[in-house]
Amino acid sequence: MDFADLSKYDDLCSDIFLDALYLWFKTSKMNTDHRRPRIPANKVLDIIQRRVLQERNLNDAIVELLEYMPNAGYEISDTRRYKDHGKKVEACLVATKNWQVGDELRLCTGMIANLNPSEDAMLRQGEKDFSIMWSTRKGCSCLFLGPARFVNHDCDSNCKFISLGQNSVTFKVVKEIKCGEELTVFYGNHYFGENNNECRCATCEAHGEGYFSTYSSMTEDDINNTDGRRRSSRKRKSAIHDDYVTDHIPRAKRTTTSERRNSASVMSIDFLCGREQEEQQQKQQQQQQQEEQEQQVAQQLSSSSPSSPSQSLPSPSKQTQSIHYKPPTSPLDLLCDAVLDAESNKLTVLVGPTPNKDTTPSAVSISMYYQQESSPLSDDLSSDTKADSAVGMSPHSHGWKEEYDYDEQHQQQLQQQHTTHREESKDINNITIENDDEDGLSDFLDDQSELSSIGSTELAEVIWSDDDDDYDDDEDSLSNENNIKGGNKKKKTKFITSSSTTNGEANISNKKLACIACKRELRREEISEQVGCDTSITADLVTWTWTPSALFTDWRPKRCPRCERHFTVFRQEWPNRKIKKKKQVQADIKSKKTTGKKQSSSKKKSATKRTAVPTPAPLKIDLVDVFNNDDVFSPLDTPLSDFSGDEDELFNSPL
Ligand SMILES: C[S@@+](CC[C@H](N)C(=O)[O-])C[C@H]1O[C@@H](n2cnc3c(N)ncnc32)[C@H](O)[C@@H]1O
Repeated sequence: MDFADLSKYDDLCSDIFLDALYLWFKTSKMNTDHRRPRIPANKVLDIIQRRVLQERNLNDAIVELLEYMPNAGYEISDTRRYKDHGKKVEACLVATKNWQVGDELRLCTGMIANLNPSEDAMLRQGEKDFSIMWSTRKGCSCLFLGPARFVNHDCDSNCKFISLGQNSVTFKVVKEIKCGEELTVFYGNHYFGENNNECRCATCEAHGEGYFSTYSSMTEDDINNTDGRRRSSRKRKSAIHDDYVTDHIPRAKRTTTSERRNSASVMSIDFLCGREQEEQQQKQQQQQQQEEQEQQVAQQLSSSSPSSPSQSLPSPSKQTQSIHYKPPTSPLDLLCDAVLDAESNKLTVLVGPTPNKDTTPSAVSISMYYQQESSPLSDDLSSDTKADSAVGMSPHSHGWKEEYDYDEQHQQQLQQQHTTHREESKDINNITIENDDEDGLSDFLDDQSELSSIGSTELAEVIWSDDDDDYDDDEDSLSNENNIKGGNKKKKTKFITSSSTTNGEANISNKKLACIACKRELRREEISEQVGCDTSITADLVTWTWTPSALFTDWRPKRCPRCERHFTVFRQEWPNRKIKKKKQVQADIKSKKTTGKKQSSSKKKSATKRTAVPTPAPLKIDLVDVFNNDDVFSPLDTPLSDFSGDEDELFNSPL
C-alpha cells in the first residue's frame, strides 16, 4: 500500500467509523479535500452485507474494523491536553482494560508507507506532518497512519513501538496501565522542539518540564519574538531545525540537512527494527526496491500513453495539500476495495449460552457485561457476560479474570482452549486472517476474549418484589422459588449462567449494570433516563462500549454520565426474550416442585436457593441469513428493539 492509498483509507475509515459513529469531533485528516462520504450508516451496513457477508470476501478491512473496537483493550478518545491551552480537542488512545508490562496491543496497529522527498516536503508544507516517522534503516520518512497514529507522546511513556510484520506497527506495554489511562509512547528526544521543551505530556507537567517549565528556559529571542509568550510547538520546531547539531539526533541517519530535519521532528522508528527482524527488514527492502522499479516502469509506460490517467495528475511538487496521486476513486470503491481481497469467510454471531469448544473462538459474539457484586462469585461465570467482539492479545491473565473466581472446571476448559489457540497462533506476527482457523478470528481472541467472545447470554429470570428500589439485596440469600412461591412482588433479575447449569445446578446472582471503564454502577432510574425506557425493562439493558457489532443493531449508545467517555447503555436485542425465559424458568420451577419431594433434605435446602434451568441450545445467527431474512429482522429497516417476530423460532430453532 502506498502512502496515497493509506492516507485515503485512513481518512475514510476515521471518518466513517470514528467521526460519524463515535466521536463528537472530527479527527485530523491527511487530505484537506477529504469530504465525509455521503454514505449513511445504513449504506455502510449494506456494503458490509453485500461485499463481506454475501460475497464472503473478508479481508484486512475486517481487521481494521476489529482494530477500532474498544474491547481491543483501548479506544480512541478525546483530550485537550496537547493543543491550544486546552481549547483544541485532539484524539488520544485510552486503555479500556488493565494492561501489564510485556503485553502487546495487537489490535492497535498502524501502517507505515514510505515517503519520497517530494511527498515528505508536501506533507510538511501542508502541515500534515503530525504523523511522520523517520526510518534510519530505510533512510526515508514514513507516513504512519491507522488507529495507532492517535497515540500521543509522553516523556515517560507507558508503551513503546514494536514492529508487527511488514510495515505494520503496534505497541508493547512498558509500564503497567490501568483502565482509563492514556496510552503513550516516546516519539523522540526532540520531537517537540529541542529537548522536547514544548512537550505537554503529563510527565512534563508533573515535573515542571517541557512546555510546563519556567520561562527561564526560553532564550531572550524566544521571549522577544513571542511577546513573552511561547511559540507554538510547530513554529518552534521549524525555528530550531537548523540549529540542530547531529548529536541531538538520536540514531537517525546524519547526512543531509533535510534528513536531519526529518530526524528532529519526526518519530523515530529505529527501535522498531529489532535484531530478530533484521532478515525481515532486508526482505522488505528488497521488495521495496522491486516495487520502486516496477513503479518506475509503470510510470514510464503510463507517461507514454496520452490517455493515461496518471498523466493528468499533478506532480507532487505541484500538489497543494491533497494526496491524490491516483485517479479519484469513490469512497464506496475505497471501502469495498478494503473489504475485498480476503479468503472466503463467514461471520457468525453467537447469542446464547456458552457454546462448546467446537463453536468457540471463531465467533464474534454479541454478549453482555454486567458488573458483579463486590463479593466474589464462586458459582457464577460472570465473565461470560463481558461485552466483546474482540479483545487484545494480552499474554497474561488479568483484568476481570483476576477479579472473579469462577467455576474451576470451566476455567480449565477455557485455559485449554487458550493454550490451543496460543499454539495455533504462535507464529503469527501479523494481524491477518490467514490461518487454518475456520473463521479466522481466533487471532483476535486471547484468554479474555475466549471467555468473553464466546460468552453466554445469560438466562434472565425475573422475580417480582414489592420494593422496587431495593437494588442491593444479597441475592445469595434469596430463593427464586421462595420469592415466587411467597407471592413476593419485588422485582429481581437473576441470571443463571450456562456454565453453572451444566452441573445441573443453577447458580444465581444478581448483577448490576455498570460502565465498563469507570465501573460506576448505573441505577435503574439513571438507565431509564439514558435510554428513554421504562424502569421495568432495565433488566434488559446491557452495558456496551462502542463496537462494530453495534453497527448491526439499532442500539443507541449513550455516554457514561461519570466518565463521559464510554458509550454505555444499550437495549438488549430482543427485549421480549426475558418473558420467554421467565416462563421457562417458572415452568422449570413448577416441574422441580413436583420432583422436589423426592430430593434429600440437603438437596432440598440447596434447591430452595438455586433453580436448575436446562441450558437452551446456543443461538447461532448466521449474519448472512439474518440479513437476508426479513422475517427475522432487517438491520437496515427494522430496529432490533422493535422486533416482534417469533422468538421461539429464533431461540429454539436447531443450529
Ligand atoms: C501522531 S499525532 C498523535 C495524535 C493526535 N493527538 C491527533 O489527534 O491526531 C501527533 C500529534 O499529537 C500532538 N501531541 C502528541 N503528544 C504531544 C505532547 N506530548 N505534547 C504536545 N503535543 C503532542 C501533537 O499535535 C502532534 O503533532
